Amino acid sequence: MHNVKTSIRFLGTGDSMGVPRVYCSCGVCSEARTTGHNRRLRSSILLRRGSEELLVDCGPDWRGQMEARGQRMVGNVLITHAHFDHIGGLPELADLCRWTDVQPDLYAPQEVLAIIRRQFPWVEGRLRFVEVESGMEMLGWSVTPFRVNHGKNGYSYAYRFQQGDIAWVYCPDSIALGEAEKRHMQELQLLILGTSFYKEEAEFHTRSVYDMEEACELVAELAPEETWFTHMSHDIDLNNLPELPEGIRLAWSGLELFL
Ligand SMILES: O=c1ccn([C@@H]2O[C@H](COP(=O)(O)O)[C@@H](O)[C@H]2O)c(=O)[nH]1
Repeated sequence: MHNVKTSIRFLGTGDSMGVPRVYCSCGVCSEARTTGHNRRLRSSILLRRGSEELLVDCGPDWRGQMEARGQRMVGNVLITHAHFDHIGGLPELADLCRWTDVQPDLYAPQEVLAIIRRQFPWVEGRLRFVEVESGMEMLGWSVTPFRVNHGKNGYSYAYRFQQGDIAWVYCPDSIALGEAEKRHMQELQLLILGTSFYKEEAEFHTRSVYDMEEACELVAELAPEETWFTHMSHDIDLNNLPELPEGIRLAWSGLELFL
């Protein structure tokens, strides 16, 4: 298994409302309803290595994401935080487990599992809840959770995946990270970072996610080899890409990276 690559597939790259936003008729939302380049389901990635699989986040678009891939089951599941756009698909996954009699592991830090228990008490039992406080081995990677600032929405978690001297981080929902958080994001081959708007004008205390300008500053500081932005709102038009520094690109559903 030593040289087996891990596939990282984006199942969704949208912000909490997805694109199109139901209430909105802006150019990007209208395009998303037609040709669909900008159609973005709620953010989630699917990792695969050999026969093992790990879904990272299971939002309300999970069912459609599985159908779009013709996929009938997922392996285990890892959750970044217990906000609806990241866990809204868990009840449907639990129903699937009931009917197929499979019981995947659901990994998350204890405080995240506690909220999931409160929101969806019937899910435990169908999925095996496993606390990941200090880290664990998954798909041949050492996975370390670290708590990240989520602004007005509290805290989320990001995950650092390490295999020898190869490392990457998935951090879909964060803002204004401090030094302690950034220490987990050093010497990366790959950074997947959530950014909702290009330039968010709302007052800082009302915000919860990096905008692209701020995210570019963070990336310049961390200097990963490669960066992909995800968790993008209807402010971002994939048909009219913003100018971004070399090495930073915008992800789309179906994009597959290999590490
Ligand atoms: O306690 C909470 C607060 C918010 N939510 C949901 O989370 C997202 C917020 O999205 P951002 O990524 O911060 O933009 C939104 O869907 C809220 O409804 C929650 O579930 N629990």
